[in-house]
Amino acid sequence: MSQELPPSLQLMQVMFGFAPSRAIGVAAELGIADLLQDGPKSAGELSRLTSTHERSLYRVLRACASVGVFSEDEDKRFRLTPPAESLLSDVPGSLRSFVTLMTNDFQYQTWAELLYSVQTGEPAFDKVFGTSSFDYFWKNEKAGKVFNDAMSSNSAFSSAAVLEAYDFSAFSTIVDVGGGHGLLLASILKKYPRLRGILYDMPAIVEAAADLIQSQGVADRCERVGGSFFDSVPAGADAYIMKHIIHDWNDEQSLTILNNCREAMNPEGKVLVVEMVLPEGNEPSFGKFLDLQMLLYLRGCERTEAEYRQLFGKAGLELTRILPTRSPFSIIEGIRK
Ligand SMILES: C[S@@+](CC[C@H](N)C(=O)[O-])C[C@H]1O[C@@H](n2cnc3c(N)ncnc32)[C@H](O)[C@@H]1O
Repeated sequence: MSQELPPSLQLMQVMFGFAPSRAIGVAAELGIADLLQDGPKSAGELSRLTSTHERSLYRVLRACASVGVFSEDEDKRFRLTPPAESLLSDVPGSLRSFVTLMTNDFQYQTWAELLYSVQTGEPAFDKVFGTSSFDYFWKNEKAGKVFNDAMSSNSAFSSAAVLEAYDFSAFSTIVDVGGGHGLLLASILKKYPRLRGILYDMPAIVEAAADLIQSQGVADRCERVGGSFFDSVPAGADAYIMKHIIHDWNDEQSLTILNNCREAMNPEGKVLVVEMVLPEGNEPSFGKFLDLQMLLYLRGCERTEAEYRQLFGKAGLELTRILPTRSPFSIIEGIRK
């Protein structure tokens, strides 16, 4: 919060958070950043290109520009700013599909029921949609695409950061547990040509991962195995990496997954959990709001270092180190106790 504003205005500014979020979501949906890639444009030009109402589009872009996403010049033409460049579709680390996920209808409908989650401890998503969020994304093609596209674009950014921060050269086999469409695993296999990988996720997901694995040229070293990590994970590997998995689940569920990894891995094997590690106390952290997303959508949560240490301990693992990356995520490494 800005300390210069009077307290009531500080509260007002924070409380309005949903408004810039939705305005940026509309700009992302309309592909405004892509339209500004070759130079500034007026709201009139942009409204013709996006079939929107000129004055209303102007007001949305002016509001976005007030928080640094696009800027408006003296001729009332909008141009890209560094944060707006993250909304371009085809740049490494593009946030366009992540913004589309975060500002989607189902997101607002779910957040509207935060009080329900606070009163019951249960995911509001299940109340609103009558099913769990993963089930919904697996069965609903349109929402599933929004979710998977966002995970892949987020994964492009976080995978690169993980590869920079961790040395995988000591391993000969690695399992990506809940590896989704396989971008992280494919990136690791590309960098380490002697390494073999197993992509493990629900059967329909690993099925759909074939193209990506093929396109990265690692299909001959990457097995795809379908199944639930609550039942078991493929046995006999040196490393079990889980990116954005453990934060989806409560302690009991997470212990089942971590126990399955400990039982399956080679004696000298390592568990690598890639998640945000929450700072203690009042320190600002985007993770403290991502934590609420976990409360609303699943039974998961973001955790502090002490909480990860305790969770690992209960799963018979010793937390050996936490490696920060240039992304908001850290690599939490564990070995068998
Ligand atoms: C938040 S996504 C993370 C995907 C990937 N690790 C990444 O970082 O992009 C969670 C993944 O867990 C998978 N998943 C959920 N429940 C599962 C289960 N019971 N067994 C195996 N995979 C599961 C989902 O299909 C999804 O791919």
